[in-house]
Amino acid sequence: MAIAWSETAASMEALSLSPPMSPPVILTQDELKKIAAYKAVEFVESGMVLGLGTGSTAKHAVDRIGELLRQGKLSNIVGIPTSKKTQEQAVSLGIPLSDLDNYPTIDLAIDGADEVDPHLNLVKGRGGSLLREKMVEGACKKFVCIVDESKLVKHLGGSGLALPVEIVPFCWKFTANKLQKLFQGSDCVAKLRNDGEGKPFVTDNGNYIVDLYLKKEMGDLQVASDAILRIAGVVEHGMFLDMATTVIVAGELGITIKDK
Ligand SMILES: O=C[C@H](O)[C@H](O)[C@H](O)COP(=O)(O)O
Repeated sequence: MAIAWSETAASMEALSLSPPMSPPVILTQDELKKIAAYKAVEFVESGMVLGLGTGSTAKHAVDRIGELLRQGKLSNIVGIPTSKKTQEQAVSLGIPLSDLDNYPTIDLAIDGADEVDPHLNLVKGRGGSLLREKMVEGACKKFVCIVDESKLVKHLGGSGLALPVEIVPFCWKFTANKLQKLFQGSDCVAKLRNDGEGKPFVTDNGNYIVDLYLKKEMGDLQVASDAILRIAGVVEHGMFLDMATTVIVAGELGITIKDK
């Protein structure tokens, strides 16, 4: 379902962004992320158990939920964070938190993605949060993915960007080599911390992330997924297949809502 620019303009107004006087204004990527996030939060109802996503797009959704709680427009929300970073953000906003042990079924999760294909399959995890995200979003009745239009791809892994894979630190190079051999010609590079010291990035779960750069399309995604997970040492990968129930895309021409 595409929402005309006029409705997007209304969304922009709600975000105190000046609506276009004539042709659409050029929005920054972050403004588009915010529009998609705010649209997704319209699905949130009082009393819900919410999966709180991670990343710059999901951050806007969590901020919005906190704002609506403060305004009294939402109540009795329980948040299940998908990362320590989101947990800290939610605590600062006063969003009550719990976990999957206490809430094994979640009403709604809102989270971003790195890639979205036409079948609503996703690549996630370029920020290192894929494992907890996949656990939380796999426990949801509804998973609304929020992206700006730059995330849309024809084929997962086809953007030349990485497919993140979470692996155990023990003999990680051995595991990385196994992954590389799985996909002919691919490169497998350890994700490093962004402090410039060249040390491996460590996930919230104490594992490493290797970025798998594919030289060609993966073909059958489920076959590729199963093959990756069969490698001992692999914990999880960033393909979220058949998990998103709705994808909200914010673009220069407006908002598009794609349902499964
Ligand atoms: O590990 C990170 C998560 O999967 C993010 O949801 C994903 O990378 C998208 O992040 P952003 O909204 O910042 O583009």
